[in-house]
Amino acid sequence: MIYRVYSCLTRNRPYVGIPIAQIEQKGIHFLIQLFLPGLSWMISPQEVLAKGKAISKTTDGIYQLRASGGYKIVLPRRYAEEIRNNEYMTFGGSCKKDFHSTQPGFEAMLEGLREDRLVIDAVHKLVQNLGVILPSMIDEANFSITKWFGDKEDEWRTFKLNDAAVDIVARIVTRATIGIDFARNEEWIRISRDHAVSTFISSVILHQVPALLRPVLVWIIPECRKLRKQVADSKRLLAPKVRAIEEGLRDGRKRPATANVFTWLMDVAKGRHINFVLAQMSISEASIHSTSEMLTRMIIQCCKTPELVNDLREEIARVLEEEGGWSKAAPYKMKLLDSFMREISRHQPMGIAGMLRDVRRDVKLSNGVVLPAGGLVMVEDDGVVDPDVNPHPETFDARRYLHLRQQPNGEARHQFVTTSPDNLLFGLGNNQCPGRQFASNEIKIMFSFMLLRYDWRFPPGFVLPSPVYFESRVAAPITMVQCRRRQEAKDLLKVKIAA
Ligand code: HEM
Repeated sequence: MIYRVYSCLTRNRPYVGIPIAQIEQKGIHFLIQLFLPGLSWMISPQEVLAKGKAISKTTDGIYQLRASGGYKIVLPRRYAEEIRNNEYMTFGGSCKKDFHSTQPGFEAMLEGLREDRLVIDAVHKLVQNLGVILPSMIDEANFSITKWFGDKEDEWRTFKLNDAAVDIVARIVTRATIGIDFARNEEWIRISRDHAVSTFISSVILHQVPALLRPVLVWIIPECRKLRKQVADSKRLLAPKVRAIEEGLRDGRKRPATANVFTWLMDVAKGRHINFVLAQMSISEASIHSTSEMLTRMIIQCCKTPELVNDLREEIARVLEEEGGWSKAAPYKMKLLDSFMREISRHQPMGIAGMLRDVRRDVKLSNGVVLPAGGLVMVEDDGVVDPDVNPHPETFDARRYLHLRQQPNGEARHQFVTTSPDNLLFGLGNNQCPGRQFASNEIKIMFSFMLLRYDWRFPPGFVLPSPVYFESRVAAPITMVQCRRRQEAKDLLKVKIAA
């Protein structure tokens, strides 16, 4: 009864005719679940999925579960291809619902989800400019990695890995998209790091309160207030830059020749309205934590399996030597590193399900099941553990994709940035991640610096905590590592950047 009332108030009702995967929680979790009905999906998603598979025999493997933002229909992976380009199913629509994007404070999220896809076009432009921005990305990696990990040899230093990774990524993204002044502006970097986290926390909190009260409570809840302050502070910080651009546009002055987010937005806008601040914030929001999470896992893996480190170092050093430094082709030629990255995304997937989609009008699947208009859908990301797709899926094999790339037709199919129903790290189809090539290059640059310049290990006696599940899976934020500056035979990272 209480639950029915709650469902009505929060407007979170299950879909008719689709079985619901529910887990009985006990003890303290039982009590928490009364206030947080999506708890099981947050903390034990694999159990929920196993339950879903078990109860969906009569619905061709389709079921629903209660996520923090409401009920979601889960499709088996075989439907990924069928829905990938369906024009009535959008990623943006699902984010709008998940993240309350119409409430004050969520403007950056809303900007990235605009129907006219301006920000996505700007991200494509960023990727086309990868060769141009490479030198500044490398310079920023050098600066921020030295800042965090130091330059003194023979001394082990201890860090919370996630803090360092998020900060380094935020600086490189800012350097690539705005410039050195903002990459070194501590206030801007702090906001860039924090905004995505505040957005996530605020949306989870708001989902737990009745829909009618949200427009009022959004002004009171401390995390939501933080969110609005971050937007206001970003506007204040970027105002002089934006004013100069807008005045220039009004006076018909020649557009600045610099490659940055402002010029990319102007290049792709073609009459669409540009909000420079929100567009930049939404790019930071999409890119920082996903990329830093990959970097974090890669360093953890190096601490877990140090025998891999020399081979990775050798490949990076060889490629940089052959290329005479960081050329545009260098990241592509680091194929063992690429395989290592893809294997990490397979062995420790971030999402348990991917391809989140909002259904705009009824969609009938090939099996006759109708996905109802207004519904939220996602696809199981279990190809990564399917032994028919990945033999011995429990084994971490850094060379798995290196070998597969060498098979006939394997080159394009097994790269880190390749999208496929068998690994939904970057989604699939119309809404697959447009920034993945940028992320891949950025990760390779950061990791090369970190591996060639430093040795890595867990602090003596440290026990690696299990990953944390919170709708997706992240390395435990309390993970500590130690690093020590190495003596390189030759500082390949400092050699002249080849064009
Ligand atoms: C390792 C890092 C990253 C991961 C794991 C990641 C993952 C994803 C995923 C899963 C999606 C949804 C795809 C779908 O449902 O089909 C997505 C969308 C998106 N990503 Fe990424 N991403 C990463 C880095 C980036 C970067 C660096 C940028 C920008 C520079 C970016 C910009 C976007 C945008 C704008 C979308 C929305 C696409 C749309 O609505 O059509 N991402 N990303």
